[in-house]
Amino acid sequence: MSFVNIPLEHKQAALQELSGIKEQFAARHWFPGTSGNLSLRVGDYTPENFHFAITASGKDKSVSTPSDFLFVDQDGRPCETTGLKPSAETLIHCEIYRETGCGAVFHVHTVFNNLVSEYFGEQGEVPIQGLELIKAFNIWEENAAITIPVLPNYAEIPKIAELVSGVLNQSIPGILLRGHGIYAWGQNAFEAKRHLEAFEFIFEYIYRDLLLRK
Ligand SMILES: CSC[C@@H](O)[C@@H](O)C(=O)COP(=O)(O)O
Ligand SMILES: [Zn+2]
Repeated sequence: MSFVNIPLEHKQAALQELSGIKEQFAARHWFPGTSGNLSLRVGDYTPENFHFAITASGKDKSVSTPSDFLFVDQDGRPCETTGLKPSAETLIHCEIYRETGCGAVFHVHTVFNNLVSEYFGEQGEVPIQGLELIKAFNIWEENAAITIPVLPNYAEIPKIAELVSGVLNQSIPGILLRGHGIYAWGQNAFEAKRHLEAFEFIFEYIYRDLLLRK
């Protein structure tokens, strides 16, 4: 275990922000059956040596308790004395932080992201064109066409984590896991939340659009 002294005020600020977001997402029923995980980078550390707060594994994310989060290092190892286990999917967060230098990573399972990831699973990407909401990703070009990558949902998380760098597109702040959920990220919690909300809007739109065309 690699212990570090993250300044208390940084830890408290991170926990307060993450708890607030967890509550908001829970109110939208975005954590069914203990699914989902959230993380937020803490402090002003180098890209090679960073730490982040992450949800503890297997918790009911619709309630708030003192043991909801713990702090881990860039390899996902707890960096403080704790009986808590980091999210089973911590390695995916590590990989996204490493690849993008982002400040927050949010993962949720929803019916719409599961349906869309399955529908486009073989194709390996979800195509989108002409939707206003991609401006939430800072894409301003008129009628822009983008794709959201879809990775297979292997049982071994390291196997998924090692595929992240191969599909990650620096201008699209999200990756779907097939039949599982979405990972969305941003420079900070505000941006990651904006991205996640835009993705979820887009997935619901795609689902309803496919139904309408049948
Ligand atoms: C209980 S189903 C969801 C889990 O298998 C997993 O995908 C998930 O998102 C939550 O895992 P966790 O270890 O609590 O972060
Ligand atoms: Zn998950």
